[in-house]
Amino acid sequence: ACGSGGEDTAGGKTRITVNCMPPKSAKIDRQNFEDDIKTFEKANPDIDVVGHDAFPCQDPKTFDAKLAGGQMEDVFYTYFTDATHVVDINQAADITSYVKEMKGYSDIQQSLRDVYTVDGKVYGVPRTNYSMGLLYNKKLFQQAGLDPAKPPATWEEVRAAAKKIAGLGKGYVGYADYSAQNQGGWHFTAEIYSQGGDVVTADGKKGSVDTPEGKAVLQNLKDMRWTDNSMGTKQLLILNDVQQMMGSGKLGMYISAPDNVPILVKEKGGKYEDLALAPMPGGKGTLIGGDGYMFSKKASPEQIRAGLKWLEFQTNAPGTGLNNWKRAADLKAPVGLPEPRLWTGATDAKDQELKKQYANVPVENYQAFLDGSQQLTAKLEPPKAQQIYSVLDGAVSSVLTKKDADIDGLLKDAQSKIDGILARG
Ligand SMILES: OC[C@H]1O[C@H](O[C@H]2O[C@H](CO)[C@@H](O)[C@H](O)[C@H]2O)[C@H](O)[C@@H](O)[C@@H]1O
Repeated sequence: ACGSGGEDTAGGKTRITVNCMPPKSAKIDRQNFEDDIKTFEKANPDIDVVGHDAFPCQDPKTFDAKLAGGQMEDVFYTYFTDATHVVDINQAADITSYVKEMKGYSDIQQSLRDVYTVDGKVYGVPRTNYSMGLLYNKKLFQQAGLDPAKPPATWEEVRAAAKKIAGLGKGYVGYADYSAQNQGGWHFTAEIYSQGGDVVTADGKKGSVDTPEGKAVLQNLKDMRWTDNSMGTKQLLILNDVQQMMGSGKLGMYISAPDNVPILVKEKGGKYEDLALAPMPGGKGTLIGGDGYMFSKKASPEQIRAGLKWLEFQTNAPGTGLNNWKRAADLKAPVGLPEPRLWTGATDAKDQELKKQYANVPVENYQAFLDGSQQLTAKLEPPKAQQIYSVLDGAVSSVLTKKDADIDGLLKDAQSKIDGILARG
């Protein structure tokens, strides 16, 4: 069923509301979701799945209020960064005893299961994961006299390549970065990880951005923006702006997860053959993130069981739902991207095999990312991530909008604010 909601039971069936159903504008994804509900309900006649659409799936501005007001769906979408917070504010059902019945749960990578495990109790199931890399336009590399087969491996090389691409003429931007809506802080974190730094100390108690690595991140951005003029003049960019720039073919590089590639092609005018992924420059680390589903603390045991069955089918098994690569290929949706890569062992092998069988994107464009990322330390996002990102937005946006930004002062200030956030517990 789609769109309605209400009671826990419907004509003797267990009813569950589930959010993050694709909006009608995403035609193929929406149709697939609706078809998945039909297929699932046919196989499970005692369950009624009610999809609620939303784009984006999680809106940080309304998320807490929706939870506190009891409006959240029975099975609800979260970023990895939300999991601990939802548990802290006592809005999540403990599903520890139920996930034992979920086929495939134990095949999910342990580090991803850990994201939804708080004090030994399980509160959610990971749906997708990602790691960051450097997304670049091969065509622009060629035009700028750069070798598309040798993408930048260090931040110095990123800077040099960005300068050449911006030199192609008016309107060309070498490197772009976010600096608003917490996204600047998210990318700062990915950039500091890439150089071996962190935004919080190992014990999670203090900020650690006022460091040589933090300084290197801001100095590099400042140099590209003001000395080389390779970052364009428009700043305070967010996801959609940068994707638009990349899709239009005028941007050389930005840091991104692989899941941006289909967005660039399907929605922003980009071409698969031009878009390639390299590992994060810097050679030390890469930020990993993702999303998953949690369960309302008001959900009944029957609803939790039904919800887990739905997830088992729609998000958490190779070959069905989101991972039905044959259906995707038949519908000319992209197959063959390097991530998500949720599972280990035989389940991972099965998913990889299916992806390979139905691949319809130039997988060679992502090989460098696949090979290189294995050499990097994969680091999850920090505790209190969204609050920390909001602070770091301030430092990144200052550097990109003020020629005389004082990097040392910005980092000192950010560090003390992060200390405050962490001290509040
Ligand atoms: O492309 C990777 C993912 O990017 C988005 O999620 C992330 O965005 C946030 C910035 O607002 C960040 O704070 C969060 O922790 C990230 O996971 C996007 O919404 C995802 O769909 C996408 O997989």
